[in-house]
Amino acid sequence: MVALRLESLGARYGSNRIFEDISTGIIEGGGLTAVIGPNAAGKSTLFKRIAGLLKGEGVVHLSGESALSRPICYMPQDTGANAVLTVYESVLLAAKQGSGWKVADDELADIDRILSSLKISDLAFRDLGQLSGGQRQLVAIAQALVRKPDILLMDEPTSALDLFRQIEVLHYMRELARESGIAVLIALHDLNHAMRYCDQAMVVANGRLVASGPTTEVITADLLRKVYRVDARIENCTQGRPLVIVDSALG
Ligand SMILES: Nc1ncnc2c1ncn2[C@@H]1O[C@H](COP(=O)(O)OP(=O)(O)OP(=O)(O)O)[C@@H](O)[C@H]1O
Repeated sequence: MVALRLESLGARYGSNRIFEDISTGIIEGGGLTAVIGPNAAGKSTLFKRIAGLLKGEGVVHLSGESALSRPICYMPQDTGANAVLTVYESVLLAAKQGSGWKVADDELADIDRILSSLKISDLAFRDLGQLSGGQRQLVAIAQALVRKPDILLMDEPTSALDLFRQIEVLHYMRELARESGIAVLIALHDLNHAMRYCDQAMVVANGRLVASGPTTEVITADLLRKVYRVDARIENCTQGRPLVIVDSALG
């Protein structure tokens, strides 16, 4: 199992510094970590920096054994559609990325299983270009999962999904992380989803990691005021789950 640790990470686009000095403890596999923060805070940039798609200061430490030469997979926010491929072809292509072109039966079985788990088997032979935004997002999740990474970085993977699918995908990802021991970092704007499904949270704001730790300790009324500029309460619902209730935006 591979664990991740960030040491003094920084990133910039040209002369525009996006964040600096982001360090974490060891992020072990087996659970979901929410990466939260306002628009343009640098969550996607942090993922690109961790995935090695962007150079910058600091070190991404990986420890443990991996069967893969590239144990980190980044699922981007924009799931562009290649109209030439069917869903099945695009997922197969993702599975074969970085390896030979010979396709084994168990790889095809894996694709079938993942499409079925995401309840998109019926889309397998549709062209990507004909899919709705939510359907494309589910295909992008399948493309990420079929690569079986040790560290999976998912950039707002539920932003185009309806309520039922959001809950279903997050539940599935949590179970998958628990069963397979992978570490999943998920950029999310829905803080109630973050509190319900993610064990840990990292908050990126003002070019820094401003808080990290167990989700329910990190997401507080004080943090929401400072980072999101809203007046909010965290209250337990009738089932005892903490919920963010936003009262107003601060002027
Ligand atoms: N390729 C790029 N070139 C230059 N600037 C960029 C590039 N990509 C992102 N930025 C800038 O970097 C900053 C951080 O963007 P990023 O996409 O990482 O934020 P984010 O926290 O993921 O935002 P959101 O929640 O809105 O998706 C923004 O100011 C953005 O305009």
